[in-house]
Amino acid sequence: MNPKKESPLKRIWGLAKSEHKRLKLSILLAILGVASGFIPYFCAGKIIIMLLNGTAERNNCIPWLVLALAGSIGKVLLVTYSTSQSHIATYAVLAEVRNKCVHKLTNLSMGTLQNQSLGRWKGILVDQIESMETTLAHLLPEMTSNLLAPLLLLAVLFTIDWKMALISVATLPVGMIFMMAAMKNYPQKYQESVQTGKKMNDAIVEYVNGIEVIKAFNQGKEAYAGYVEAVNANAGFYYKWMKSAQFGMACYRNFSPAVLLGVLPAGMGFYLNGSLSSSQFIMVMILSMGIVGPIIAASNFVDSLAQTGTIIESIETILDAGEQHHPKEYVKLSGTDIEMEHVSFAYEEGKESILRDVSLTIRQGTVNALVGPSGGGKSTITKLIAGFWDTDQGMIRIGKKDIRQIPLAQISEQIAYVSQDNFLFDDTIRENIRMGKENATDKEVEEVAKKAGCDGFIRKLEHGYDTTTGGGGAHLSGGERQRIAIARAMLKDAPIVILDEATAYIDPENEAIIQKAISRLVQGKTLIMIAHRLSTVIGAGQILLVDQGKISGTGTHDELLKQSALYRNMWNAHIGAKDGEQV
Ligand SMILES: Nc1ncnc2c1ncn2[C@@H]1O[C@H](COP(=O)(O)OP(=O)(O)OP(=O)(O)O)[C@@H](O)[C@H]1O
Repeated sequence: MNPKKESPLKRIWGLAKSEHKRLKLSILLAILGVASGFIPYFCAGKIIIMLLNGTAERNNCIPWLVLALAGSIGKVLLVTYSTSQSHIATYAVLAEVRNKCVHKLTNLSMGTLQNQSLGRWKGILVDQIESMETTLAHLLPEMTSNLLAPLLLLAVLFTIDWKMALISVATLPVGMIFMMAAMKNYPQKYQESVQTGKKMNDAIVEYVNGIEVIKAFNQGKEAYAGYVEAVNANAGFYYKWMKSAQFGMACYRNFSPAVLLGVLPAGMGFYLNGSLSSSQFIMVMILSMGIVGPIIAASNFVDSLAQTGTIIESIETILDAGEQHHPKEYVKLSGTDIEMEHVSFAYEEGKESILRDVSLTIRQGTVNALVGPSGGGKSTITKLIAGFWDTDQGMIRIGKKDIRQIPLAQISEQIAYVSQDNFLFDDTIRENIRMGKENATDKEVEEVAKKAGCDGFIRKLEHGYDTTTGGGGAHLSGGERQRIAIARAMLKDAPIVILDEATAYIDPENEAIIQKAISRLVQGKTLIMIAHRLSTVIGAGQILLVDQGKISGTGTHDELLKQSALYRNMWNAHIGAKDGEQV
């Protein structure tokens, strides 16, 4: 929400700071354009008066005709130039706002990012920002000019006859009353429309994301029903809203431009009692017809102005969202020991803690394994160490420094994180690996791929290293994606390596290759690995048993077998010695 409660126009103006000069020029040109559009009306009035006076001769009329033509051409040129300037400014501003939002996203905690659906992020960053185009490019110059220029015309009317000037705009307030009735509850209604639109967005994103599961379980109709429901709800909402506003809007559109309703009888009356000359009457009639058009055009923007208010509010929820408070200046770390002291953590404020009073120490250069029942909090521990979230209570230190004092970029440089979800960007394999080290040469990329055991399969692909991976790496097998993720982590060459279930979904043949890749990746590093299959962690220097958000045991495999009943059960279940019982 926007705590400052500034008007939408002021807020748009604030966002467009870098293009103020160009936008001001565009507004000025637009005002001149609309004013220029009044000239033909004025000339027509003059010619009609001459016709009635009997003074209309070729020489008298030609200057007015030329002036009328110049006014019309001037309007076209000025408005065209104004529009081109406003569009140049608008696209620069939209790019800036998008860049600001995307930059901001990288500084938000994972909590803020994950607490919103993918549909909502897409809705704001793509659709809503795009829809600001109308407001910035058209509303600012056109609305301003369409409001200001009629004031000029009104001033001219006042110089002719002040009573007639007032009467010429008398139908406007009547029309406005109808419009206000139609627009009653507009902000609330628009908010509701955003909500139903968002639900529709979410439904389609979820449907597309889950398409594999939907097909596998033959859930097409059921899953599709959710989307259809959201689409119908959206259409139904608009239908009801438009139906309730239609009468008021129709009255407004018909009443407001009917200036002659007042001007004709009043003008006739004043003419008959001698207080208005025939030439004044003619001029007032003609000029008054020019006033209302621009005002109606300006009022058509009220709708998009209100919409923009809501859009800006959404954008501000991103730009004003709380960032993780880490300094920007790099600090000196002594080694890469990791210490957690009495750490408690909940993913959402006020919700039950996932970690409760966790303390642990991981020494530099050692191999450490986190094991324990599913949902116990192993991944949560590694995510806190990687700085994806900030702790609620307690402290985490890396290299003897509280991680809240370490810049996020520096934490990221210290840690290579290979997660369960080895996300690959829709780019070439080469670039996906190069993400580990921005300035790595092609040779370095290929060498690291060899070490990670992926050079062989990459070269067999049609375009080798230049093969694109498809959104999310969909064109590669799970094992291939994993090896590329390991190559990426190897290239990063960070002193701490976190492997979150890195060998989880791999077949035995691939597992041997991946284990080899991993052992190269972790050579000389501080390693924290999460594994369900205890056989992969037997050799670890320290095994931490995580259960229900606590560390329930620490030691080597042999020590834990002696100390911990839970670990013994897990081990027995693993080797299948205890009736195949799962823990
Ligand atoms: N982003 C999140 N928001 C809310 N709750 C979460 C989030 N991520 C995990 N959790 C919850 O935190 C708890 C611990 O999850 P975590 O992934 O740390 O466990 P784990 O021991 O790694 O489990 P597994 O072995 O199954 O991967 C679970 O109850 C999980 O549902």
